Amino acid sequence: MKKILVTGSLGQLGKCLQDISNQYSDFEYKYVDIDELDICDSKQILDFFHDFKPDFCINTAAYTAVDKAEEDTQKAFDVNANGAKNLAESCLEYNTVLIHISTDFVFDGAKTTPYKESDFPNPISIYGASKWEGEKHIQSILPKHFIIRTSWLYSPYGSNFVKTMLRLAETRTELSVVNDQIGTPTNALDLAEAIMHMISKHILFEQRKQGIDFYGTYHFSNEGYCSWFDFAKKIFETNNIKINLKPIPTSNYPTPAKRPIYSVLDKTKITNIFGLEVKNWEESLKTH
Ligand SMILES: NC(=O)C1=CN([C@@H]2O[C@H](COP(=O)(O)OP(=O)(O)OC[C@H]3O[C@@H](n4cnc5c(N)ncnc54)[C@H](OP(=O)(O)O)[C@@H]3O)[C@@H](O)[C@H]2O)C=CC1
Ligand SMILES: Cc1cn([C@H]2C[C@H](O)[C@@H](COP(=O)(O)OP(=O)(O)O[C@H]3O[C@@H](C)C(=O)[C@@H](O)[C@H]3O)O2)c(=O)[nH]c1=O
Repeated sequence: MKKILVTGSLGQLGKCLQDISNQYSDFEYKYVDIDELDICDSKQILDFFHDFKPDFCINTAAYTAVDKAEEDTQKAFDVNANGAKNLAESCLEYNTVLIHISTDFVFDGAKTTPYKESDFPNPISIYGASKWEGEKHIQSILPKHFIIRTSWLYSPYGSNFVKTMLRLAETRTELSVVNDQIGTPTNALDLAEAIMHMISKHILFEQRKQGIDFYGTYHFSNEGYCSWFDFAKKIFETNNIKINLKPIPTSNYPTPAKRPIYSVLDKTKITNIFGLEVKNWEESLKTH
């Protein structure tokens, strides 16, 4: 039975992977968060790999506080860059395939058409820069990797924009949300399913000795695009919440971190190679 290690397992994506694991019961899973496996601790990772010897490691562990990262730079780089490096080194030693999650925030947002995997990152925030650094470490250390960039993740777990909007609506009658940053919301459950689909396909590819051609970087989000304002509007509609929602420009909502003005991801590569069907973001929000 193939073994899967999931790091950062108490986060949004880690929890969603646990939620669907019964649909993929022909794997042995180990879910660990920082208290059991700190990805910043290379010795701890090596010991862990020595004992468990995973076939696949899904790294969902990350420092995801985008604004806080601007002053907590060291910590963001420790987790997002060095943590990824440590995992890649252990994966190399134990012949483990690393599935690492990255972000649309590696891009600067200067494009006006969906970002392809071949577009060169140019992060404009510490969080984005630390994630890009992590990607580069993995690319240089470990041939057997999948880096999956995703965007605007939400789920019933952890902290995310959907939960923030619902929480704010409990105490406010009016909210202002930026309408000039364009991207795509992604249901973390859809991403979890895409990852498990990729792992299953990978095993098939390997059996046919086609595995090595498919490693590399992929983009995955839900289909379509919207602004954060459109997203908020849909969240309130879906939950039957009446609130006075105002569209505002980014200049009226100053934040410590800069965010890309446009970060829609092109999913052609992942859909062609892995035969994935991607749900529209509005459709997926309804089933949230
Ligand atoms: N959230 C989003 O909107 C997006 C996320 N991504 C990427 O997707 C991935 C999953 O994100 P998401 O599930 O939202 O992340 P979360 O922040 O929900 O979860 C990350 C988990 O990693 C844990 N963690 C932090 N530091 C370490 C460490 N040193 N060792 C082990 N575990 C650690 C966190 O613990 P604690 O909470 O205690 O810090 C948390 O449980 C990340 O790589 C993220 O960068 C990409 C695009 C969008
Ligand atoms: C709460 C709030 C936010 N905003 C704006 C601020 C920001 O530009 C945008 C999104 O806000 P948030 O801070 O909730 O989301 P943010 O943390 O920027 O989300 C990002 O997280 C990281 C981890 C990623 O990888 C990205 O893909 C993306 O999901 O909405 C408003 O305009 N009004 C509001 O009331």
